[in-house]
Amino acid sequence: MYGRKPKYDLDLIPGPWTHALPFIGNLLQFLRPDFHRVCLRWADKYGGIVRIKFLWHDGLLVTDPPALAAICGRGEGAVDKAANIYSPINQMCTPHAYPNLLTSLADDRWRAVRKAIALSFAFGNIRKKFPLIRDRTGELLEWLRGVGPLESVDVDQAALRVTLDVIGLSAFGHDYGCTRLQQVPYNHLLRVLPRAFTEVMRRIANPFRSFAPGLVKNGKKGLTSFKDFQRHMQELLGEIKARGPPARGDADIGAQLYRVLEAARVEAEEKQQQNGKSGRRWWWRKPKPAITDERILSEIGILFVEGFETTGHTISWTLFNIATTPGTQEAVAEELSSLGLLVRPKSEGGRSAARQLELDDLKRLRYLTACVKESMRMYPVVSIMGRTTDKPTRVGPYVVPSGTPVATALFAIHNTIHNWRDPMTFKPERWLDVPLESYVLDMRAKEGIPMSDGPASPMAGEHAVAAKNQHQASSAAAPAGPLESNGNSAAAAAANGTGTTTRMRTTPSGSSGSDEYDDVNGGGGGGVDADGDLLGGGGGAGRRTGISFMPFSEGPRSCVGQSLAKLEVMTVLAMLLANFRIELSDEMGGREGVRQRESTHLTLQTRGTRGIRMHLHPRDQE
Ligand code: HEM
Repeated sequence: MYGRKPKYDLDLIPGPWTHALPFIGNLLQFLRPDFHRVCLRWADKYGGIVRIKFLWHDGLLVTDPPALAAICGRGEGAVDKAANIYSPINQMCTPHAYPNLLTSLADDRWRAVRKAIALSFAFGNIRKKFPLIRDRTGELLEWLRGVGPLESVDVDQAALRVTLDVIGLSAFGHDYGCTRLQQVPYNHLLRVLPRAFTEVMRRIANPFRSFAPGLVKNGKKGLTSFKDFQRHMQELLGEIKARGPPARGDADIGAQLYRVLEAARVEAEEKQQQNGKSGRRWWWRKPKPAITDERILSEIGILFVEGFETTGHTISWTLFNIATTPGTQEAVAEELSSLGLLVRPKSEGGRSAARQLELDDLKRLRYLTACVKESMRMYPVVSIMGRTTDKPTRVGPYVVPSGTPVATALFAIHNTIHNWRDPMTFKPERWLDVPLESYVLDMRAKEGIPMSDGPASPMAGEHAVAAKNQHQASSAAAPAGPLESNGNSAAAAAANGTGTTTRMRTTPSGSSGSDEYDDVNGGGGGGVDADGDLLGGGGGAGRRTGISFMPFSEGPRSCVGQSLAKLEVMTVLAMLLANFRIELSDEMGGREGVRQRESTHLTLQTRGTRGIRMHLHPRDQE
């Protein structure tokens, strides 16, 4: 055992590590474009906590609801971000790879920026963006009408045009004019972003790529895409600074980032003055502000990375599901019609027979919301998230060493047979009695899935006992970590039947009053006053007992921009489906054809340049 890193309970965890290849481990499976489906197969086969090998490193893949609640929460089992895995995103955003909201550990800088940005995404501020979203969607619809039903349109690209315009204008007051462009120039951000994302993915798969881009295939091209992206972000930073101090009521992202930058500058100046007064040596050396221009550049970058593709692909996956599930489009149309929003055939008044969509309509679109949630369950665009333990940590019944990467695989969490009944079928009905604002849930009881406190592994019982024996045998060799020192061994907890999490059933606030499942009402908004009534967000979540659905993640690191995302997704879908009947183009090869081209490419999308092509039939011409 001399020199061997203590493995705690790692050897007891089932998973593909048992047949991993020497040196590369399970790497080949990681490199597949449909890696999200590989994770799902592992979750179905091995259960809620799976051990994998990435090169020679051990890692976990977690889909077990109670374990996820602990990992994403604030308590003892919480696990922070895997900063090194996310580092190619930093390289994309700034020349010196400064971290940002998404990629940084939860340190003081992250807290300062998160707090400032959360205010921008408070629903009170975001609701002001509704007219902008409606206008840009209106422009897109005009463009689509011009294309006509005979030609197929990539609805994914179409949606991305709206989302880029919306983040540019709503956050930074910059108009990228995407919904008006006929031809998109090569260096337009709409084309630069996907190129830069490709390079990020290549660097995540091959970390050596960043050290010598000139020596690897397409390395220089990738580097150029990063530089192009940074140029765009520099331009925005220049504009924010040129505008100077923002007006009092301005809580938009640009304004908030300006305030963060200023606060850090003032703090540094004060520190310098104090140094001078206290006669400290080197007092004339200016202390560096904790947050600099480059950090802000990285923050601007991440808001585009997160705000652009995620929302666009969510729109197109929902359209795909609606178009390919018999009866769904008709049900959406009926709902829109009941609110007077559906465009009629010319003989019945055409477009003028439908009224304009208003913000308040969105909370009345229950069936469409159910379609969005079911789509986000089947196709969570952020399909996997990475964290790393910074101390020996209990994950389910197992204690794993410090430095263990823990992947919370959203696609697998949302589709595994251990968490869902009939997961491969698109069923909006699952969501009809779920409160509109709930985007974090433990749906197992509602789905009729047995609720266990341990991992949903077929071998869980066996492992709990084995874990206890092994743990007792190995604890002498292992250094005393915080978990051992207080005798709080996970293996012991599992063995004495207490499991991993104390289940505390809660009745969903604002729900139909059912106590059948735990409503762990939406993360987002960073604890600020997001309007739970309409599109969700809301903060202040209590202690979670289990999570089987969380497309925006959960806890302190949940999506800060979810209020904007929900508003955009619902507005674009409602307007598009009110104006067009959609039909998946034959060239896509049906559901199976699209499924074959699924790709986890930073976000879950389709491989190649075809996207998701559809024929859009204007309802007034039917
Ligand atoms: C449907 C659209 C969206 C989905 C599904 C989504 C999902 C997520 C998820 C799952 C995370 C956690 C990622 C991780 O831990 O690796 C996240 C984080 C984040 N999202 Fe979103 N997102 C969406 C839209 C947006 C928008 C519109 C913005 C802003 C413009 C945004 C900004 C962010 C940021 C800044 C973070 C990092 C938060 C932190 O760690 O403090 N997202 N998002």
